[in-house]
Amino acid sequence: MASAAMSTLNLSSSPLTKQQLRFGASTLSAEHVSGFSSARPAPSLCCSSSHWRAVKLRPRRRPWRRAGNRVVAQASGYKVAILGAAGGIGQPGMTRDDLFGINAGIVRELVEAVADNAPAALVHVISNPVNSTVPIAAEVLKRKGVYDPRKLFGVTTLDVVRANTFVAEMKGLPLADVDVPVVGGHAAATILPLLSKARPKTAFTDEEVEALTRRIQNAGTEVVEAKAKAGGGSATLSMAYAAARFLEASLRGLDGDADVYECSYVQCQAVPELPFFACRVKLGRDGVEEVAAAGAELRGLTEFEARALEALKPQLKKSIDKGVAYAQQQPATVAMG
Ligand SMILES: NC(=O)c1ccc[n+]([C@@H]2O[C@H](COP(=O)([O-])OP(=O)(O)OC[C@H]3O[C@@H](n4cnc5c(N)ncnc54)[C@H](O)[C@@H]3O)[C@@H](O)[C@H]2O)c1
Ligand SMILES: O=C(O)C[C@H](O)C(=O)O
Repeated sequence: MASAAMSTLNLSSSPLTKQQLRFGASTLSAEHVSGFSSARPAPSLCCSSSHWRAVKLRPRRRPWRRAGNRVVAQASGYKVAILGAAGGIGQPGMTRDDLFGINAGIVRELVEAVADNAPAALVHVISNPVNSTVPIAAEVLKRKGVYDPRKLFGVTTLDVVRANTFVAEMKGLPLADVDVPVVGGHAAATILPLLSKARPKTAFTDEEVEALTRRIQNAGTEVVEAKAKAGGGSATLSMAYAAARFLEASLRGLDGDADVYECSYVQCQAVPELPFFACRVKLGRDGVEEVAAAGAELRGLTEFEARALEALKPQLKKSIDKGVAYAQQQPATVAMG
C-alpha cells in the first residue's frame, strides 16, 4: 500500500522483530485507521506491504533482488511471504476482477519465486482479485511440487477490521471487544459478514443488517472513490494495519501460541462446491490447523445470511475457476534462485 506520508515499518529494508510487530500491532488500533479515509492523519507506525515482502523471524538482509523486470527471492528460510504487488490499482467504476489481467501474471511470477526459494513459507496473498489470485497461487505451487494448502492464505483481514469498526460505531461498543466473522471471498457480494455471530452478541434490526452488510461489501469501493478526488489510490493504511494484524497472528501460530484464530480465504471444505472459501481458521505451527467455520460458523445462519451465502456461490466459483484455468494455461517455468 503506498507508503508516502507515513512512517513506514519497511519489511524489506528494516529487519523486523516479533517484538516490533507486537508493538506495531498494539500501537495501531483499528480506531486510528478505521476511517481509512485520506483525511485522517497517518498513524505513527505502519507496516507497508506495497511490494512483495518476505519476513524471516530474524532477517539480516534484503529478501529480494531485481533481475530485469523480475523480483527474485534471494534467500531461503523465510517464514512468511506477503504478496501485495500490483500492476495498478482500481479506478472508480472498476471491480477487483478488472485487475485480473494485470495481476494474475504478477502473482504467478512472485509465487514461482517463493516456491523456488522459500517453499515452506506461509504465503499471504493481498493482490486482487484475491478470489482468483489465491487459486492461481495454489496451481503454481502444485506445479512446483510444493503446495501445502495449510500454508496459502488470501488476506481478508481488512473485511473483518471494517466489520468490527462499523459495528462498534453503530452500536457504541468498544472496538477492542467487537469480533465479526466475515466469510466467503474478497469482492463485492462474495464478502459475507456474519452479523448474527458477532461478539459480543448484538441485536440488529433487518435494516441495520442490510446497511452494514452493504457497507462492508462496498468499503473498498468507498475508499477508491474517496481517494479518486485526491489523486487516486486504494485502501492503504487500513490494509497495512490488516496485513500487520494477519502477519502477527501467523507468527504467533508459527511460534506455537494457542488459540490464534483469524478469518482468511483458504482451501477448505466449508462449502463443498467451493474449493476456496474465507472462514475462521486456527493458525498453528504449520499454518492452518483447523477450519473452524466448517463446523461452526456456517451453522445456524439467519435467513438473510443463508440467502446471501447461496447467492455468492456462483460468483465465487466463477472467480476460482478463472484463476485455475489461467494458471493451468501457463507454460512451465525454470527455477529462479
Ligand atoms: N486484500 C485486500 O484486502 C486488499 C486491500 C487493499 C489493496 N489490495 C490490493 O493490493 C494490491 C496493491 O495495492 P496498492 O494500493 O499497494 O497498489 P500500489 O500500486 O500502490 O502498489 C503496488 C506495487 O507493486 C509494485 N509492482 C508492480 N509489479 C510488480 C512486480 N512484477 N514485482 C514486484 N512489484 C511489482 C509496484 O511497483 C507498486 O509499488 C492491489 O491489487 C490492491 O487491489 C488488497
Ligand atoms: O477495493 C479494492 O479494490 C481494494 C481492496 O480490495 C479493498 O478492499 O479495499
